[in-house]
Amino acid sequence: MARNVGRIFSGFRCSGSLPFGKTQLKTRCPRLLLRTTPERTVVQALSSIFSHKSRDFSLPNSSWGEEMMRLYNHYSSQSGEAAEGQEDQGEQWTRLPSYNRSLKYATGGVYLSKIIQSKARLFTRNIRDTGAAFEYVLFFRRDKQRCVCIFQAGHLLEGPPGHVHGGAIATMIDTVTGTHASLLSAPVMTANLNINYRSPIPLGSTVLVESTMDKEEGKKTFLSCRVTSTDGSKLHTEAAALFVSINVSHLLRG
Ligand SMILES: CCCCCCCC(=O)SCCNC(=O)CCNC(=O)[C@H](O)C(C)(C)COP(=O)(O)OP(=O)(O)OC[C@H]1O[C@@H](n2cnc3c(N)ncnc32)[C@H](O)[C@@H]1OP(=O)(O)O
Repeated sequence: MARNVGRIFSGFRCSGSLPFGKTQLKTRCPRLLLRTTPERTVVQALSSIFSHKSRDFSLPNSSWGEEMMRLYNHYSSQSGEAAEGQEDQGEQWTRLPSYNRSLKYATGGVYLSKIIQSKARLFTRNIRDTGAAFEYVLFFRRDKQRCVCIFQAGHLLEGPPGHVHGGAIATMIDTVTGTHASLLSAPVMTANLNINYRSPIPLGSTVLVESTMDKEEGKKTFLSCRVTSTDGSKLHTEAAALFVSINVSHLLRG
């Protein structure tokens, strides 16, 4: 039992789809190439762990429309790798890679059936048909404590006719704020998500989902989030989120 729990912890801490922290990666995954910032550590850890088997869903594909590509190029042109050993000042955007599954033991390990364990996939990355559902890429900027997500909503996300389902919008807000909180505070879970829907999002359109850290209080990280048109002129949705830091053992209580 103790050995199994240890393996689960190790896998969880090295996984890509749930939050984790720099210190934990350093101690548990010494083979990873660690750099000077949490987001870079996350990027490298994810790439290192998944690069041989998994597709990075945050890279462009043929379904990405003109606006999605324009914005991707815009933020990519402002991101860059610091030279080896050079201190990253955090003044650039960092693209966050995105994979559709955790490591074997990151899904709940021995407490899940083998079938569920092998079939588990990240909710937002489980549609084979590219462009049909959630197409998105996140960029993080440490000096401004901001996360920006470019989101193109596919036809399978319909709620009201011709427009995006409110649950799909909530999912993206949870994903962006959750990723942001995890970069700041190691393993976290959503405790509260308060959403105001201001104007509908047309299916197929590209929008920006932007998250800002408001404050940290002990185990709690408060963030706010806005979903807008890409030129910022139209507010679609705004939200306030609370994430609470957890011990990984929290997920093993059943
Ligand atoms: C890669 C993509 C990333 C996507 C990220 C997606 C993240 C998710 O969706 S997570 C899934 C949805 N969330 C869940 O299932 C969480 C279920 N809830 C829980 O597990 C627990 O209630 C949890 C972890 C939130 C808090 O439990 P616990 O660690 O025991 O916290 P606890 O000690 O009770 O409270 C800590 C503080 O948070 C506050 N708090 C806890 N829950 C809430 C809440 N819902 N509202 C307001 N405050 C809260 C407490 O009042 C306390 O505050 P203070 O320190 O000032 O007294």
